[in-house]
Amino acid sequence: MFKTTAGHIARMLTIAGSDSGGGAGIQADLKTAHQFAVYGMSAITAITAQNTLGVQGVFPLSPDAILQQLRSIADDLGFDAVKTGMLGDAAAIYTIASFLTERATCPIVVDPVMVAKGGTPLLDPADVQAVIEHLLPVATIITPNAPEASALTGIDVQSLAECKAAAVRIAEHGPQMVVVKGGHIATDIAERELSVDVVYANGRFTYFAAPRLQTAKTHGTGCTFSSAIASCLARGMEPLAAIASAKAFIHRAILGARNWDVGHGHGPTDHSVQPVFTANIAPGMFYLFDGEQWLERNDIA
Ligand SMILES: Nc1ncnc2c1ncn2[C@@H]1O[C@H](COP(=O)(O)OP(=O)(O)O)[C@@H](O)[C@H]1O
Ligand SMILES: Cc1ncc(COP(=O)(O)OP(=O)(O)O)c(N)n1
Repeated sequence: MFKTTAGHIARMLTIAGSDSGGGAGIQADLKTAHQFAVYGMSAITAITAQNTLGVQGVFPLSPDAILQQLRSIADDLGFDAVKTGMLGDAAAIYTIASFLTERATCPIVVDPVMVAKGGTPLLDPADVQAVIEHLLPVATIITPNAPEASALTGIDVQSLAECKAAAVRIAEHGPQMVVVKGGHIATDIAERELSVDVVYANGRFTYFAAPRLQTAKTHGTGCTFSSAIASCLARGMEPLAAIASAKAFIHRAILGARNWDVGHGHGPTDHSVQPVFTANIAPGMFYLFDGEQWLERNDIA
């Protein structure tokens, strides 16, 4: 488990929507930060009435309300990494991107949230262009799922090859590293069904795979994954090591909640599982998580 240095605790700011059901959004982000021994702070962009069955209501906050929260945090507490999630609309995206350009000197993880698992839009498709123009250029790491990668590129992302093509296209807009997540894609490699996250940076692909877990309890997986990356970056970890730790964490979190009886639909994951600290991750390799550790497996790529 991570240890904090006496007198110092890493700080992570999440800019995201509230999920009343507690499995996604800022609730997932703050639980995740806590589990990585990181101090979490939030600027709320919208309140959702939401449970495991779906989203019943969305109540966006004004750009001014979002900006005031951001200034309150920046003027006093500070932050070592930022994660963005559900942002609302183009005006909110512009306000947040401008704030980050002016005030953030730390890594920024952008989770370009567009649609909730039940199908409710959390971003108007007309506002995707604002993500491309304003948010991608400030992102250190962007973490689209397959449908989000499709919306950002126009490529129909349904296979590993299309994940790679989309990652290259997204990187052209400025983020230093692109992670196209594999939760929506069934990838069979060496007769195993895997969930493979494809990372692209500096012209090279690195792959993080784990056995695909057969469960509907995956509410908030993207939020948890991106806030785990941001928490690791806040602690000073290297980006690839941060992604490996986040992928291991979400794998364990999905496993941990598989027998829970929380809600009647897409249940949440278990944020109380232990993080896996991962150091030696080299770019260009294929890694497989076995539940305990990362194994280099270029033979099955
Ligand atoms: N059924 C699953 N088994 C194992 N890992 C999964 C599963 N579903 C999602 N993941 C992992 O959870 C993370 C979030 O992915 P994804 O579900 O695609 O994001 P989102 O919640 O944004 O749609 C990724 O690391 C992905 O590989
Ligand atoms: C408030 C809020 N933010 C984001 C999401 C989407 O969460 P995500 O982890 O991308 O995945 P799903 O749970 O939708 O699969 C949300 N639902 N609510």
